[in-house]
Amino acid sequence: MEPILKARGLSKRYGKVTALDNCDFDLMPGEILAVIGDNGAGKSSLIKALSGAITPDSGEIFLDGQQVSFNSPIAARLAGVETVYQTLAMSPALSIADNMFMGRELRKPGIMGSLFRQLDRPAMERIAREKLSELGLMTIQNINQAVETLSGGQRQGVAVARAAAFGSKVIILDEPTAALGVKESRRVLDLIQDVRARGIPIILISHNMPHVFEVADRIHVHRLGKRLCVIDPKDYTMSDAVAFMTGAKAAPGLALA
Ligand SMILES: Nc1ncnc2c1ncn2[C@@H]1O[C@H](COP(=O)(O)OP(=O)(O)OP(=O)(O)O)[C@@H](O)[C@H]1O
Repeated sequence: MEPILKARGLSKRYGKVTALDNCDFDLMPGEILAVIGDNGAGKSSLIKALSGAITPDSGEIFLDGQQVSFNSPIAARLAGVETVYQTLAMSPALSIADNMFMGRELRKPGIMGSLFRQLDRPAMERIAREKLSELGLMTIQNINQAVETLSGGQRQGVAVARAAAFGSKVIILDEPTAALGVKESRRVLDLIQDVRARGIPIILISHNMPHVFEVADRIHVHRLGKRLCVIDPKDYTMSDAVAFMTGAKAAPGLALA
């Protein structure tokens, strides 16, 4: 099986700091791949490079076997690589439906073809309701509710549902449970697994080892800007993973640096 998203030799420097150092990356179809690493290891730089938020100094990225070079997050999104950042990029005063369709609004046919085309609210509301319902998020009753009235977990749910709703090939989740309580984290972890069950592979950046070990199929351990190793969570303990990422223990197949 070929990776759906692959990178070879990604490097990125900020002045004297090397954020990515000849880093390789592989995401297989239908998997949840967690990326773990100590603070400053380069995890954010990796996902920013994969999602067009930064341009790597060197290296190559392939989506579905085709080499790509995203010059913006919008370009990556249009190609099917969606990123849900911790900040969620939503407009709190707008409704759930409006937020789900932000930048992809549906319009009714207008006067003289495309002139004065009004938003097709009923269609947007219906589709938003369907998408949330498909992912088991119908505890959110009112699609016209402002996002600011939702809990943190519900907001995260809407952001993930939005990412999953529009033919994404890959979803990148940046610390999706960091700001959530136990119950809300539970719902978001279930949602992540529902998204995988729908065939969409996920890259999960998280410092939360129990969450990573619960949902990840494989774990990419990142250290000093590089992919150190990729492990199967069934074969290692959380303490092993932390020891690899901090350098306290040699990673499989590698001598201690
Ligand atoms: N815009 C920037 N300008 C200068 N240095 C940067 C910039 N972005 C990242 N860095 C540096 O690059 C290195 C890798 O940072 P990055 O944010 O990718 O790591 P991280 O693994 O995501 O860390 P954390 O877990 O703390 O978020 C760090 O030393 C960081 O200070």
